[in-house]
Amino acid sequence: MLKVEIDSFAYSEKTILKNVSFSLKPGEHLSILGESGCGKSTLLHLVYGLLHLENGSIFYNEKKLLGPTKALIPGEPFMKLVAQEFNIMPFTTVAENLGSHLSGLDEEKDKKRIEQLLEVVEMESFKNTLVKNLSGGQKQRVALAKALANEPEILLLDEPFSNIDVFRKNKLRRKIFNYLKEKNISCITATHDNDEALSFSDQILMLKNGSKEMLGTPQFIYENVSTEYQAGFFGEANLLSKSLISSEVSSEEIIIFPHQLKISEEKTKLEVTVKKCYFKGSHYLIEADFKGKILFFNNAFPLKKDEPCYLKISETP
Ligand SMILES: Nc1ncnc2c1ncn2[C@@H]1O[C@H](COP(=O)(O)OP(=O)(O)OP(=O)(O)O)[C@@H](O)[C@H]1O
Repeated sequence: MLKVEIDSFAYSEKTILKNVSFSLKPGEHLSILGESGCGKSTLLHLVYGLLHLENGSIFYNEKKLLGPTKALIPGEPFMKLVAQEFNIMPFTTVAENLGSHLSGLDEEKDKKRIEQLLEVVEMESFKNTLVKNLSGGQKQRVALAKALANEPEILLLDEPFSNIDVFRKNKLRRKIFNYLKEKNISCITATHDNDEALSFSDQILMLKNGSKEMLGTPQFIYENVSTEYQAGFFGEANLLSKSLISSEVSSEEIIIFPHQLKISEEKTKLEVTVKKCYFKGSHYLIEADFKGKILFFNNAFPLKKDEPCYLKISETP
């Protein structure tokens, strides 16, 4: 079990991370979700042991990880980090890159392992291609395969699919995260991608300005968003007074997602005017004006600009 407790961390004067703690069981997947610059990569680098943590501690199976000041080679041997600037050798082939991380003692065994790794990242046909001739997304897949070569106990992935097209990304994510579960490899991913965090992780750690904003299962996080920052990770969201959508008299404001609102045949307190319609494939996202404030809701078909309509809650928020 990995146990991370960061009281504070700074590169120089400015504190980058403050009061961030979590633990991770074998085979568990934690996604770190946060806006750009909030400290996601820094957190991964601290866990991996590239940065020294003065205020806090990181334990793995009761052993305290000492960080770069005490280790001869930075980075823990049972962990692998796939950083944003991936470390692959440009003038060797894909297969040679993967082979460089295997034992070299049993040629047949290594060959089989290389085939298996290439299959996991769907790079079989690039086996003999020089890495320098690959696209950004292909290099990212080689870096992933290389990190898996020695079956680490913990894999740290910094924006692992950022260069990979949507078509391949979905399949590849399913394949890699299923592979990690099968092998009981724990995984921490830094991501901006809410879909990835919701679909694949066991826990989500949401950061805001380097501090823990929320921590819990994807279901817990989604059902408990209460601020615009938190909701912002899950698409358009509306911050509405509770009294507008219920009979309750309350000054409390709550987050309502577009799919939680629908058109009402009867008059309601939410009288809006349609401004724009965005086609989303399965539905339309309607942008509307409510007393000078922008509000979003989903509808099965487009609506005319300036059309007035009433909205109600389509499910309990
Ligand atoms: N080596 C460094 N020295 C000083 N400051 C740094 C260093 N690396 C990062 N920072 C600063 O620390 C803060 C957090 O950076 P970090 O890269 O951890 O954010 P991030 O959440 O991973 O961002 P992104 O999503 O854009 O990759 C930023 O303000 C950044 O400028």
